[in-house]
Amino acid sequence: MLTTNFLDFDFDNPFMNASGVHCMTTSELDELAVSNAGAYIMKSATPEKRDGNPAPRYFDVPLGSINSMGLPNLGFKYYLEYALQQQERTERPLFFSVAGMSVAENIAMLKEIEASDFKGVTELNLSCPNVPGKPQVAYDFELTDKTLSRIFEFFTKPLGVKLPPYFDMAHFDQMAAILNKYPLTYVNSINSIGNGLYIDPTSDQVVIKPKDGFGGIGGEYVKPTALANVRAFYTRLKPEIKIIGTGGIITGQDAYEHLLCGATMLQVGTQLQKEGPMIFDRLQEELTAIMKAKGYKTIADFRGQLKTIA
Ligand SMILES: O=C1NC(=O)NC(C(=O)O)N1
Repeated sequence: MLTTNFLDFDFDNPFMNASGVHCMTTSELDELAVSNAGAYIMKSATPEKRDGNPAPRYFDVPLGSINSMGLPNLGFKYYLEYALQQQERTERPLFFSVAGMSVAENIAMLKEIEASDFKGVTELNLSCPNVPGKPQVAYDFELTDKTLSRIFEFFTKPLGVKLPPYFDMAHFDQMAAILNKYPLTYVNSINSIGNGLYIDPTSDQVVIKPKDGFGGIGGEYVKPTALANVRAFYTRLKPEIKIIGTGGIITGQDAYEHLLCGATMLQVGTQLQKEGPMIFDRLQEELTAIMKAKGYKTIADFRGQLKTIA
């Protein structure tokens, strides 16, 4: 019912974690490996281990979450080792995520992945909004273009890009024109909406320490923006570039809407953080019920079939 073909591989279901959530350590990753997620992805790696920003740096709020983690991670080698051993142990597809602080760092990590026995998919995170002083790469169209052209001079394994939300039709057009130049496997929209601000109603105080409380927003707040970005890229990108939909997936209905916009795989961040890996069971039950009620047997029956008003 929910099997999804992506990269010539049949995933049991389209659900996976969003990078950054429940995927920093091997024990968290092992929990995802035995959950009912269709696939799973590791925390974005930088060449060396990073402590990230000072805590408090993540906060759940009624309508979502705010975070300014600052790319804390255990370093590229840690994740490469885990990925190499996992692909011998389990069929469950494991995605690598890299987030270099520069083009050179991204090139270096991707060269190591290319040279390694890693057989899975790599996600290039061009959209972390939380490293002080580092603008989100994918808001710089020239830098994004240059980065991708340098990567595809040598990288032959499956590569996707994690994008920030865009809010302007001209930006959708410009970004799609750049992305269509490259043999990308997928585009993942969206990362958190950068640099939001949440105020604790009882203390007149922000709730996270870094950047005076400014952080990436996730959860229910971001679904309309996430759906728009999924739809905008689905309608602009060449069909061989698939879309992973991320942002505001809390129920099966939210998942259904991302699929209706054209998503192939679905990533869950904030709600996974709140609910834990059992969420994948609930989302599959809810999505299956919706499909049954509408008479759909497979996701392909309705993927991308969003109706507009004539
Ligand atoms: O790409 C990212 N998006 C986020 O919202 N937070 C993390 C982080 O801060 O590490 N990275």
